[in-house]
Amino acid sequence: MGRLLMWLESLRIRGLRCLGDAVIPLQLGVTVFAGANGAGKTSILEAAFLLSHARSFRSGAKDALLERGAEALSVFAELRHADGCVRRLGLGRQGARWEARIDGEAVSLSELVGECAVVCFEPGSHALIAGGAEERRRYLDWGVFHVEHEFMSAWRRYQRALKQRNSLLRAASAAPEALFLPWEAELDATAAVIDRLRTLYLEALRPHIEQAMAGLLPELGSVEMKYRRGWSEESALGDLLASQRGRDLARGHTTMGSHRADWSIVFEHAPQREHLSRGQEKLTALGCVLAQAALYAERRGEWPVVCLDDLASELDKAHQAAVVNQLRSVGAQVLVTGTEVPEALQCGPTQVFHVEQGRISPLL
Ligand SMILES: Nc1ncnc2c1ncn2[C@@H]1O[C@H](COP(=O)(O)OP(=O)(O)OP(=O)(O)O)[C@@H](O)[C@H]1O
Repeated sequence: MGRLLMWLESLRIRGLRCLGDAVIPLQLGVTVFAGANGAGKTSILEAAFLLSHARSFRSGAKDALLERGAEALSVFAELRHADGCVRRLGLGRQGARWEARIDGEAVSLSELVGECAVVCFEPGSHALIAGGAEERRRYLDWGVFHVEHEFMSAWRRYQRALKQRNSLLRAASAAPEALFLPWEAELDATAAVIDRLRTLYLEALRPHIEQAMAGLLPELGSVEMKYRRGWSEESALGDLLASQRGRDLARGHTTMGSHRADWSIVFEHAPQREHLSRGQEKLTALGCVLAQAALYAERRGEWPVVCLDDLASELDKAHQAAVVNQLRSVGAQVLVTGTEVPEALQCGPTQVFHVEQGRISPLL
């Protein structure tokens, strides 16, 4: 029986930011990428993350990912699953087109994303707690997508119907009611599926969130998760869309539905988000990332790859050690970046690479 985790045996990155052509052989356990600011360390994690999200964790245009002057960008990985099976994953961008491959066969981006799981805690992660709802929906939907197979088709149908209704709302001459009805019925039906799957997911996540927060933020007491589905709990979405159409016409977009859902975490001793320090926000976000990984492992039978970007400047030493030791104990593959090897990692087996101006060389 293999280990209950997936891990990247190698990564090859071409044309991503300052990484012209990098080949990185990886091992199980903890790997640190150390080097000066701007050396390209985060870009390595970004490459791994791209395979499992088809987007970067950094905000900004996708164009910025492409190395200046390069025609194309590509990321290849050999991913070993818990059952021993190795898959060759590829994601490339030529012009504005993204292409995905598994074992040499062209696949859709969602098939690629469904094949591997890479979660990441990075300096922008506190936006999961302090930022807008979009970030939280993305987190939620990535998790739901990986454990509930019905989700993707409902989500796609919902997005299509939303787009259609929004263009009717913005049409130069008023569209007749009959044109709205089929899209509103579709939104009603697919939102019910999305809402049910999101609710189930958050229920399953709850014990993992409680455990993660008890480990990281015991001083804040018990934790509760709140979820708002994006429209009133008392009414069906279809009825609301019909009765509020006038308001939506005035605004030029659909103001309620699954695309307006949100969730939050409330601590017993910090009932409002404003009660959290910046560091506590980061730890809460880290707890969410770890809880999501643990739920993935429970459902799919293998731990995701965990990326910790700039670990030493994000967390104090005690928390760095706690997180890394927990991940070592489950055996997960952990990719860490830092200007130096964090002290918390110096007491266990750690593979180290030095990164300098986009070149990556093994140190230990
Ligand atoms: N599209 C691009 N083409 C070429 N170089 C780029 C592009 N986008 C960013 N860069 C450069 O690539 C490097 C990206 O570095 P990255 O963010 O991975 O560094 P890092 O080692 O994590 O740095 P830090 O320690 O400062 O966070 C920077 O030097 C940046 O100027």
